[in-house]
Amino acid sequence: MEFEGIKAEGVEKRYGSGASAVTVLEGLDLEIQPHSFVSLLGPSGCGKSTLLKILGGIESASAGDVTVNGVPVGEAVRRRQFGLVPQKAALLPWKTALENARMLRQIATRRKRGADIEEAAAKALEMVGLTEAAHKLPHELSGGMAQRVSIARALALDPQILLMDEPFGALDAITRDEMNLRLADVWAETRKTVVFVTHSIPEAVFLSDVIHVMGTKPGRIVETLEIDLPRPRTLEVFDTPTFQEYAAHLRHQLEPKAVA
Ligand SMILES: Nc1ncnc2c1ncn2[C@@H]1O[C@H](COP(=O)(O)OP(=O)(O)OP(=O)(O)O)[C@@H](O)[C@H]1O
Repeated sequence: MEFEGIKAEGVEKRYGSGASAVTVLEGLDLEIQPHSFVSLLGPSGCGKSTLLKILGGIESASAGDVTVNGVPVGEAVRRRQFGLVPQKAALLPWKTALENARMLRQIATRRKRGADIEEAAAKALEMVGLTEAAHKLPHELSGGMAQRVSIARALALDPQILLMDEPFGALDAITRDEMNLRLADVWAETRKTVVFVTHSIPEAVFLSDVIHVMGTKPGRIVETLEIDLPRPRTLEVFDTPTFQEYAAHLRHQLEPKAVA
């Protein structure tokens, strides 16, 4: 039977050509199970964002194949199976939170109005806890709230797969903890397949079923680690020995190795 989920085989990505060519990803194989929460964890510049874009059909690989539920990734894009949450929320400043939350679905369906659009946007805002801020403009929102609108905007598309490119990287530690709790709840409610880019070890352990650890030069998967912590996870999980063992192991994996 065809693998249900995201499968990458022999993915390679080069930028430029000739003497100035740079290989960013090489020999990369990956399987992501449907309905799982999967993180791509690695140091800055190892190619996490590039891989995320390739998995979501935003960029093409120089070599190799990506399939989603057994079809080529380009076909999955046409079937609107992806929702993207970028690093920066990039909300339209003259539109309210609710109008921003509607926007991608309006573009995808090429309709301005419709009961499904209203319902999906309202439900998505509710899921991220922003019903009461629905009529606020972006400048009236905190950084964390703006990121939640960005998540709602992708959720309103009701995609099978959510691609999240380090969405909480710019937030302070306390807001980031809150956002991680909120995201874990949203995931438990929707059971979307989530591919989440981060370079935070605690964030990856807290959220994930599986962490793919990436190495650099060229970017590749160096370890795939299953996180066997019970759900629902609360912030207390950070203090458990199992959590700390996972974190210590990952820290060791990601330590810059001494060059002889
Ligand atoms: N369009 C491009 N042209 C040339 N090089 C690129 C391009 N996009 C990315 N790169 C290079 O590819 C490498 C991987 O970049 P990428 O953004 O995927 O890494 P990352 O792991 O997501 O980094 P960060 O955590 O800092 O966001 C970097 O060395 C980057 O300079």
